[in-house]
Parts: sequence; C-alpha cells; structure tokens
Amino acid sequence: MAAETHVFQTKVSKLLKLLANSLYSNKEVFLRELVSNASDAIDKLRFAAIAKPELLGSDPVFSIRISADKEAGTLTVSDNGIGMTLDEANEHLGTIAQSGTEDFLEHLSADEAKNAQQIGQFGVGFYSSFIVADRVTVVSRAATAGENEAVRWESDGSGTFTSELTTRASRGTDVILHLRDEDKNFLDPWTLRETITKYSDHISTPVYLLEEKPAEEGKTPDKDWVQVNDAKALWTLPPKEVTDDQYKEFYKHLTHDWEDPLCWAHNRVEGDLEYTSLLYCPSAAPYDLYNRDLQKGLKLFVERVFIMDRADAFLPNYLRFIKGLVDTNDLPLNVSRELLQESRVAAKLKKALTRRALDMFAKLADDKDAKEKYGVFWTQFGRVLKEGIVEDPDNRKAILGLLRFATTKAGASDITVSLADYVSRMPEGQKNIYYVIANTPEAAEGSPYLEGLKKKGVEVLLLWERIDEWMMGALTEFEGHKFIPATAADLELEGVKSKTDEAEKPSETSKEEDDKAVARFKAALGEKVADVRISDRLVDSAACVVGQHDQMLTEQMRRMLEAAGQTVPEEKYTLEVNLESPLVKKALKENDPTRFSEWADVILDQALLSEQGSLKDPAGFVKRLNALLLS
Ligand SMILES: Nc1ncnc2c1ncn2[C@@H]1O[C@H](COP(=O)(O)OP(=O)(O)OP(=O)(O)O)[C@@H](O)[C@H]1O
Repeated sequence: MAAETHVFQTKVSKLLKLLANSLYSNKEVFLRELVSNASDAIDKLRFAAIAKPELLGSDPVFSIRISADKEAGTLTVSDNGIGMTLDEANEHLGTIAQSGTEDFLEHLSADEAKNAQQIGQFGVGFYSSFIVADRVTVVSRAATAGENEAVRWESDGSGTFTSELTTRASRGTDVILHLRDEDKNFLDPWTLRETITKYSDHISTPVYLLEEKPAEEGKTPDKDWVQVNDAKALWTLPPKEVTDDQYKEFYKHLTHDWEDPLCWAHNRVEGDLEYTSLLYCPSAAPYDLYNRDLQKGLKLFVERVFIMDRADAFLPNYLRFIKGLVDTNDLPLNVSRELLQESRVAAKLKKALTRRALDMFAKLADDKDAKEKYGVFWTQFGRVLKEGIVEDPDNRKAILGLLRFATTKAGASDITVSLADYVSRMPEGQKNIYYVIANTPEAAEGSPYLEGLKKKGVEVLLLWERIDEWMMGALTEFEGHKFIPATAADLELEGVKSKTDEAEKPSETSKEEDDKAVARFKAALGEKVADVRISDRLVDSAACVVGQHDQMLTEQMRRMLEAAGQTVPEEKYTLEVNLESPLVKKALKENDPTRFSEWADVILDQALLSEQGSLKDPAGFVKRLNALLLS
C-alpha cells in the first residue's frame, strides 16, 4: 500500500501553527507528554488484558523505552502498550477531541506569550512533539493486529500527514522525533537522563533509557538499557514520602496541564470503605467550565489497574473542575460507566470524596500563608462553588464557610470577606446578615437601599453574579443569623446600636405633618403602589420601592423567568419616601394637586429606576421630569 496523504483537522493545523510560533521557555514538556501517552497506552492494554489475557501474547512485561541516535538526530519514545491501527492513527493523530480547544483557538489573543501559556490547558499532548521536531514518524502496531498490519504515520507538522501499512515485530508504538538543529541538546545523554527522570519518577511502568556504558580502552562503547524510575505509582506511596515537586509533576502527567496545581489532597483510607484518592485543584478554570460537554471526572483505578478516564460518578457537578484519581478495591475490575451510576460503593465514594475536596479548600482558606492562593481559587472557581449551595444541602454548611463576598466595608473590588468575618464585626445588636443583589458591582455598591444601613454602620454583602439570586434563594441562615435583602420591607434593625444613632438629628417635622405628607403621596399615586411610608433606610435618595423580602422578585429573577417564557405577575411595591430629602421637601411645597401628582410620579419612577435599571414608560418619565425642570 502506498502512503496516503491526509489533511489535519483545521483546529490541529491552527494548534500546530501556534506551537511553531510560540517560544517555549520549557520546551522539554514534549517528553512529559510522550511518556504520559506511552504510559496511558500501557494502562489501556493492562485493562483490556483482564478480559483477554491473550492480548499480551509473548510480551507480558510492560516498559517504556527511550533512545537517542546522535547520528540520525532522532529521539525515539517506544512502548509496548495497546498500539494503534491505521484507522486509529489517522483519527487520533489528526484530530483533537476536546471541545474546549475549539473555543480557545477561536479566541486567541494577539499576545503570543499568553497564548502559549494557556495552550497547555488543552492537552496539546502528542502535538507537542513539533515544539522540538521538524518531522515526526510514528510506527505502531495494535495489540489486536498482525505483524503486517502495523502503521507508519509521518508529518512535518505543516498541515498534512501521510500514513501507510507497515510491519512491526511486536505490538506497541514508536514515536520518532527528527529534532531541529537548535533542539539537538535533547540527544545529550546528561540532559536526556535528567529530563526523563523528572517526568517518569511517579509512573507505574518502568522507564528505560539507552545509555552508553564506559568503554574499555580501544573498544567502541556498548549501549545498555538503564531503568530511570522506581515504577511505583505515586498515589500508592505514603503521603509523607512524596515531595511537593513530585505531586506537581504527577498532576501535569495526569492532566497535561502545564501549570502547577493550586492545591491537592492525598488520602489513603482503610476500614469500611477502602480507597486512595488524589485530588487536585487546577490553578485556572478551563475555558469550557460552563460548557455541557466539559470533560470532567476522575481517573478510576481498581486494585491499581487503570479502569477508565473521566469517571464522573465520584464528584458532584459543582466540583467538576477537580482533577485526579481514585483507586479502590471495593469495585469490581469489570465495572462499567453504567454500573457506576447505580453502584452503592460509587455513591459512598462520591460522598467521601466530596468531603475531601471541600476539606482541601477549607485548609487552603485557613492557611495564612496561602491567602493569595485562596484568592485565585475564589476568582477561578467561586461561581461554580456557589452552585453547590443549592445542589448539595448536605454540605451546605461546609460550602458556606468557603464563600467570599464583596461588602460595603471592603468595597466591590475586594471579594475576600467570609461570613465568619462578617459576623465577627457586626455592630452590637445586629442579628441578621444583610445583602443586596444588583446587575453590576457598581449598581450594588451604589444602591440607595444601603444608605441607612451604611449610616448605622451595618455591613452589607454586595452580589451581582447571575447565580447569586438562585443561591440566596436557597440560603436561610448562617450560624443562627438570618439572611435579609437590603430591599426587604422590614429590615429588622431594632436593637442595632451604632454611634451615629445617638447623634441622630431630631426630625424637623411633627408626626402630624409626616402623616399628612404620606397621605398626600398615597392619594396621588393611588393604585400604582401597594402603600406609602416614611423610610428609615434612606439618607441621600428621595425614595425607594420595597417588597416583602420573602415575596419580592428581584429584577434579575424577573428577567430570568421572562427569558424562560414564564408570565411574571405584576408586582406592586411599597414606596418609601425620605422626608428629609430636599427633592421630597420641594415636592411637598406644591399645593396644586395635578402638579403634586406629577412630582409623586417622578419620585416613584426614580425609585423604580434605581431598583430595576429600567422603566415601563421611560418616555413618559422624561416628559414629566422635563416639565418639572422647566416650571
Ligand atoms: N503511545 C501511544 N500509543 C497508543 N496510542 C497513542 C499513543 N500516543 C497517542 N496515542 C493516541 O492518540 C491520541 C491523541 O493523543 P494526544 O496526546 O494528542 O491526546 P490525548 O492523550 O488523548 O489527550 P490529553 O493529552 O488531553 O490526554 C490518544 O488519545 C491515543 O488514542
């Protein structure tokens, strides 16, 4: 069969171009990727051989072998794993399976250095060979294929590849890199040994390097395969024996991420349920965190045998960003995805691993030296974690402890306040936790509803993310303190003693005058409002609208329901007026009932505008306002 030429999938070509144009400070990662692929291929065969031991044939001892040929300028990574057929090579080495990569490639920025850094998130995997090679040849024979059914694949990484049938004496894969002149340092025995040792330290398969033996005088040196790792899977070691650097390297091996993880938790549990878990939190959220096709889940091992990738039965959806593995003796070796869905053991593991993950974050939050790291965690994953408040009532308490907020005291740009911080600095007499939800940080911070609370020294949580409405709807209390929106009709502030209270100015008007003012607004607005009353929450603003906090729909929720095609009932608000406001005072000086009505309408519309950001009849509002401005 003559070699056939194929064109790479468009996104592969884009990726290869990007790789060629990006200068890597750590070019050597290509070796990690190739060693990881070789180890994955061996893991897959080990698993397949449980049901079909004959696949191992006469070659039952697994190994990865790396050799350099200085004369030919090539570096070869070989394994005796599952191998590939011709069709598999065409498919797997010509396409990218991950959904997020497409989005990423479409949104490349002009900043190449940044792109190069981010690209690692997508598991460039095999294609990273082209960082150092101007030609790559793969010779592979699948474990199920005959000697003459091997495949030879080749590409210079410039848009096409060729493939054809060839022969290979035994199953497995050779990846042969024809190194660029400037990257031939990887053929140097010392560099190679150092790099390989670093990337194979934790791998459960033995990795051998072909090294020259010291030659006897006058003789050409002999070469020998030297094992460079101890071939013990990292997670089987006692945590105390594993260094931070080893954990970091292992994370990169598992995930193909090029960045260090933010934190990890390694646990070996014996007893009723026996398992070892190694959970990692990445340092950046993947592009497709909110994409339904996100590839999530842990690697599953049973009795140290790799069973499947991305097993999503072990963590809840709101922890979908966690990477890692679980190894257990309590599941059968032939467990399938379907069986996992119904397995009681899997359900128990999910419960345990969820707690482990939340503990890992709690530790990070408590670590005084890791303040910055927790900030990164919250910025990257806080929004997803909030889903857990609604989805996972059993762990709500633990998740509540992890939440961080912007507040009126910290400011909208400082999202670092925990609920415990909030409670610890509540002024004397404050019983509840106050919050406001708006569409933007600015709108939250500038909300008129906060004026009185601020004046009393009461801190308010500022919220503006879409998920917040949903989350706060599910929350009732934290350590006995109720959550109350700043827009609630009754803020239950009795008993809050603040310095400003004592210095409160006596009202300039009498009770009768106040009642009369309220009655005038009521008469002027009629059916447009549920009620009118004097506000004790406003300081500068003229008025605001309030609803019962357990009944009121915020504007965000209203829009969400409307977008979902639901008819949302008209809501009548209570108008609260600030009798100390110069605008209200001016309005009350108007004796003509028609003109006072216009004033009342403008004041109500202003209040609605501040609350909702829009009005039903904006043109009418502008007309009335202009008439008053001109009078
Ligand atoms: N040494 C190998 N033996 C057998 N198959 C291989 C080998 N190397 C690569 N492959 C096949 O090629 C596919 C693509 O490899 P690549 O490294 O690009 O991505 P991946 O490993 O699937 O993804 P990720 O890098 O995110 O894990 C693999 O999934 C595997 O099917």
